[in-house]
Amino acid sequence: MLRSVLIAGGGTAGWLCACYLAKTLNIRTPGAVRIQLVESPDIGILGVGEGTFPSIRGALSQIGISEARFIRETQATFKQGIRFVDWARPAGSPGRNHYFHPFNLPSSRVDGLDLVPYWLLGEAGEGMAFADAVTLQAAVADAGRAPKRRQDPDYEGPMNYAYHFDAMKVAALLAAEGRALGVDHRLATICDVTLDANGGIAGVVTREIGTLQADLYVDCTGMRAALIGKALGQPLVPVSDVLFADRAVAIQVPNAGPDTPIASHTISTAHEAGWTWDIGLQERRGVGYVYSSRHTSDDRAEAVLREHIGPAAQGLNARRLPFETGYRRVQWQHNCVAIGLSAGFLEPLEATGIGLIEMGTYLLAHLLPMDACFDRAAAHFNRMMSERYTRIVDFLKLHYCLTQRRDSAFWIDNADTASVPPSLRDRLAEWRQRAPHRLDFVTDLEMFMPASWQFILYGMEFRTDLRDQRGRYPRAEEARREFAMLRAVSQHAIRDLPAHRDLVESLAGSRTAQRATA
Ligand SMILES: Cc1cc2nc3c(=O)[nH]c(=O)nc-3n(C[C@H](O)[C@H](O)[C@H](O)COP(=O)(O)OP(=O)(O)OC[C@H]3O[C@@H](n4cnc5c(N)ncnc54)[C@H](O)[C@@H]3O)c2cc1C
Repeated sequence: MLRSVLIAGGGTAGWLCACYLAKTLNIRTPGAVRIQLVESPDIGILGVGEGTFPSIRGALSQIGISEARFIRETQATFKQGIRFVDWARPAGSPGRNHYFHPFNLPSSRVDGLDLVPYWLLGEAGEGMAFADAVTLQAAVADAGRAPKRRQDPDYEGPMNYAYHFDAMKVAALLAAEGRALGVDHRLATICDVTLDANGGIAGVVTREIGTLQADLYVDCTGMRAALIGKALGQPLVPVSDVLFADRAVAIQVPNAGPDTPIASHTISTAHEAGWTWDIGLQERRGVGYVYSSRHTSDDRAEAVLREHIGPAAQGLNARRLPFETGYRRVQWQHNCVAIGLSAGFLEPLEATGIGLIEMGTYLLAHLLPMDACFDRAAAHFNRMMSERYTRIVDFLKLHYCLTQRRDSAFWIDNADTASVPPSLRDRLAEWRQRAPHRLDFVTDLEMFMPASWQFILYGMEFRTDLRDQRGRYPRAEEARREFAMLRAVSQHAIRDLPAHRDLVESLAGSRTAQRATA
């Protein structure tokens, strides 16, 4: 019988997993599974990770945290997608300099009408960007509007959305919630791990409180991977031949004033050896440069970041963060399962870190064998998680390999087909003649739905040539009407939705609540 779970690590992974398991296993009932979380008082949490994926709403709602509390206690703002700047061509070149990856799917209001081929055939109008043509969300985000109104229920709204937040505050909120749900929180540093006769974990030895034992161990010790890596020897499979970035440098920039508008999307700007994120929170922005140490130096990277931020960066500290890009193919071995950075990390371009934590936690909760015979569940878990990582690698590479930039070795190397996984190369060859389709994907294994692939492909100006197939698409008139309708409806949406800052302040209770209640 499964009687006890020990979670090692108190970062976002540890506490999200603890809260979710506490809730789904209902640990307050007599005879229920006991959950302990042990966290080192000396080793801090990483504390970056400010952008999320819409699935976070489901996780928070399942844990039972109200949306207003979440916004109030974590400095959170709303995220409607990512604006990519200078990815297709270098800054200042003629042509469009940005595109948008929204969370909304392309409109499917007209029965059975797929707008994508009609956009490819030019029916949305000359020069109309893909995301502007097929959803309202790009226009709503560009206009600085929120994705929902004050009166919409928690975690629901007319636009799909996620959040930006202060990662330290999120870990603190989840820790408070976890303790309230009945998780036994221990402060101690694991200095050794003992193994049983089968090669599973027999116990974790701590410096402060002796040995702790459980039926199942969840390794959330971050990049240290103290259990799955160090004790059980599962290797991290590197993907640095595909995704080159291995470092970041970050600066927190205070907002200029209390009325400074807050973007409701992440801004990702390409630079000579990587890209910057720019994330607006309630009182500050988080800005960071993710780069490849094979293509630039740490000092040069910091200089690029400071130049990008401008005078506001003067006198502010920069934090340097090295990381290894890769994942473990075996994330659950015997009675030890890894969740979070201990399982793997892919650069934060599409904010997949916390989404993968949610997925690992969700899978664990639903596969958990109550007879404590873990091998079948472990095999299932490993298959699903490593497939997911593989597909995310392809999706992230898609952002890079379609670039027309040849202004630095970083971009030249990224566009080199030798660095593109064969699985992605094959897909791109097919998509020259037809748009990506739902049937190209096993959606249960994907973090990114077919629409996301379309937003990146066509944002990066990939050409799917349907000109010789025009006869297969006879509904051009209907499609043109729908494109016009979407443009009109987006103007209504901009009028109906509150300004992003107003909604955030109203939910956080920080200032003039009535401004956002319209
Ligand atoms: C530059 C960068 C940007 C990122 N941006 C994003 C983003 O925008 N969106 C996103 O979703 N993700 C992002 N991530 C990933 C995100 O930061 C992580 O997924 C998230 O912070 C989870 O970390 P964690 O809980 O696995 O590990 P950590 O935060 O490192 O926590 C590890 C925990 O383990 C404990 N611990 C370690 N060793 C021991 C030991 N021996 N004994 C006891 N306890 C121990 C520590 O005390 C700590 O509590 C980013 C990562 C990087 C590097």
